[in-house]
Amino acid sequence: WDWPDVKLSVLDHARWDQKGHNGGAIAGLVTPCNVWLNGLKSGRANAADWIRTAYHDMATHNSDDGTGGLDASIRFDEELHRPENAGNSFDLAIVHLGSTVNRYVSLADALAAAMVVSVENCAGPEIPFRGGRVDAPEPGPSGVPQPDQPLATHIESFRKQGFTQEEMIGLVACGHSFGGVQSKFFPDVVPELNDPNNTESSTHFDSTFFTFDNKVATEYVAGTTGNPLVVGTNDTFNSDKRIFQSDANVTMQAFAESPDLFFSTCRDLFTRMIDTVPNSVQLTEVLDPKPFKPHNVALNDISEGVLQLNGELRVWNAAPTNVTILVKDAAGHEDSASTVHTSDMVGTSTAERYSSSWYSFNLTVSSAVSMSFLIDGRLEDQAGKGYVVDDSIMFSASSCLVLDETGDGVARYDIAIRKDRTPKRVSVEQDVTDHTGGPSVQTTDASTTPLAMGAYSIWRVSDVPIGSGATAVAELDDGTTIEAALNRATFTLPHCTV
Ligand code: HEM
Repeated sequence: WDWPDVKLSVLDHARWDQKGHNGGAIAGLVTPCNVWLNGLKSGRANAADWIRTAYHDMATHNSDDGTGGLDASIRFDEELHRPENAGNSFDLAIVHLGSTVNRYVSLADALAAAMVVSVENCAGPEIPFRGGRVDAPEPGPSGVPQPDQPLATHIESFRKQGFTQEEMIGLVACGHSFGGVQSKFFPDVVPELNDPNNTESSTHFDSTFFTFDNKVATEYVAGTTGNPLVVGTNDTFNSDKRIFQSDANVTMQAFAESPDLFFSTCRDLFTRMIDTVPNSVQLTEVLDPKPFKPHNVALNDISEGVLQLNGELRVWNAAPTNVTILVKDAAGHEDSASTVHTSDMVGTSTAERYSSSWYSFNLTVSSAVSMSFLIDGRLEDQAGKGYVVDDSIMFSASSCLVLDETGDGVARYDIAIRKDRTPKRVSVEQDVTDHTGGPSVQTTDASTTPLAMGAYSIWRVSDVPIGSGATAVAELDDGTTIEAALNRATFTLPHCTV
């Protein structure tokens, strides 16, 4: 894909910008791997919660008619409170992932990204990530397997989800490499532990319950397993035992003998699991990290005829010494400026297997059509296409906050639209989450008469709620829509003086 595809750019950010400069919210919540809420001694882990949540949400897929799958239908109370979704992993996951969700990253995409990051940050394989999942408008059907069901029911559940019996064994073993069963939600299966280092009384599936490895198989095969769904005293609940031995232990034996096989099988099954979506949903290509990617690029109209272009360039897995930005204007002239990189402008991803270096730029131009970069003397221009910028719509530097003495107030955005465009509606859109935790967009319209200013008209949008970032959008007379490149956060605005 080519920048500035906004959706893929934001999805790439959610997937790859994990820690350090511009890091998102996901990786920090699974680092270290035994962190749960704010503590390390609960016996639980956000990572395990998130993996379980992705599975339970996906488990309502029906491969016979192509409906359901990883579609965040678990956010609806009716589905969330079914006995098959016992426990509180799911509501916690939805709360934790709220800040990752926006119009480009559905809650279902966030659940998938959280699963990917949890697995790889806790010693597991790197799972290819696609975006584009669509959040369901209503709860899905029931169908998540429960531990007291017979083997035949489980085989049928997994078939419906799109997995063979052998794949069922694999997926359960891969998932149950993490976490355990809690007494609070499954008192018939496991006891209260009264252990200050395991305050949630979780009886774990293997001895390395916060690390991805094949111990779930080696301990099972060696007969030393403490997995409560294998060696539980009430055999009715021993679903892992029935599943693992359903092919005479052939799959578990192979996993125990080969950590590599376990690793690659789990990578493939986890990939298929998160890519299980309704037939109507088209996932994006696999999002590999872009070697060079502009980020948070903004044009601001600062005064008549003067535009300010600022943003950052992410360089993946390299740290060049000199990065220069070149900006082409409407007349074909090129301006250049050096970028700033300091030692704190670095990040890491995928359990530190990758690094990122960031270079910030800020220059004034009279118009801007595209950017390119000189990286230690080598031209990077997206294979000749340039990094295209749209200077027909942007925020004006006169955007500001109207606050009262108590600090409460609203934002006032001024949107500059180049005069050769004729908008029929100008508005500010903000990403919010609705009562179910799903993404939603809140729109505030501009006044209908713009103020003229040089080459641009200024459309004023008053009374915008202070909160999440805002995007400026204009619907044009010809039916097309233009959008300012950046989500401009309300809190970065200056106070209004007039
Ligand atoms: C027949 C299929 C399955 C059954 C009956 C089953 C059952 C259970 C039960 C009873 C728990 C305890 C939950 C709690 O105490 O909160 C659990 C936890 C868990 N399950 Fe499964 N499971 C199945 C398949 C899977 C699959 C396919 C995955 C993922 C690929 C998965 C991932 C997890 C994880 C990560 C936990 C730990 C949660 C935590 O520690 O908070 N399970 N499972």
